[in-house]
Amino acid sequence: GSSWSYIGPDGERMWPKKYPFCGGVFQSPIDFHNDILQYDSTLLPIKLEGYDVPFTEEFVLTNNGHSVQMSLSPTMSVGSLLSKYSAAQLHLHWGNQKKQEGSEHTVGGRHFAAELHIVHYNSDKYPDFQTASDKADGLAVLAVLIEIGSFNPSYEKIFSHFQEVKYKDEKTLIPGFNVQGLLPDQLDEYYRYEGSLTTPPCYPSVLWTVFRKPVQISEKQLLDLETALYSTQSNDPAPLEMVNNFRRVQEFEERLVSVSFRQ
Ligand SMILES: NS(=O)(=O)c1cc(-c2ccccc2)cc(-c2ccccc2)c1
Ligand SMILES: [Zn+2]
Repeated sequence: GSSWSYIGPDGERMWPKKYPFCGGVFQSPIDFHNDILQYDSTLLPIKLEGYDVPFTEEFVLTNNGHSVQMSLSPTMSVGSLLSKYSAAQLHLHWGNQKKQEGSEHTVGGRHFAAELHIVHYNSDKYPDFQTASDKADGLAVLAVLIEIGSFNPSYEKIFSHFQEVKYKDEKTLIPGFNVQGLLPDQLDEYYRYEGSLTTPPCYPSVLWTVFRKPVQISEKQLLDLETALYSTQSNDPAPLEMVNNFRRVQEFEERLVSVSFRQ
């Protein structure tokens, strides 16, 4: 919850003053457009291990003032990368009910409605995600682009708890469920590049995997996401809605994004 925001005097243009990496190299998110994409036949389908978490286990859902995040169990991991990356947490980025374009990554200059990030850390090399978070090979984030369409029962397992975490620092418990249900059914088609945390401290420590295929949630589910949460604590006399919590796309010069698919 430290002193940064997406709007006003602590907004993203000011981030580099307190968080120097935010003005540095390899910053995320970026726009995916044809002339920076390069097919890479060595990119394997993403393998998920331990994502089907039994309902006897519990996830902690927290309003951290910038997003809504769900802690994940370290038995969840991503295979098919050079090291084993164990899950730390997931969270979302979104717009507002008047401008439903809150994804962080864009495709051909177009925003999707929202974006899910599942953050993993290199558990082969580092004891926990805090230690890993500023190391070049420390983090791997799986990103899912979200568009409006049919109702999504997997996202509803999280969204149905929003009323319990309306305000900053509120937490609630969610029974385990198959987190793979939050991802598209095609894990073999994705964009891959080396980037950064999209929030302060913006460490250039993230191997990004952005799935090509978006998932769908209903108009009502998106409205819940855009209207249920506040960035401020429950007793704050000046409540602030948690909206537009996405960073603008960053300059991406002289670099290419690898893609696992041919156009
Ligand atoms: N958007 S992101 O994926 O780059 C991201 C990663 C992590 C993160 C999580 C675990 C380990 C290390 C880094 C935390 C945030 C975050 C979002 C809202 C408020 C504060 C922090 C965001
Ligand atoms: Zn994120």
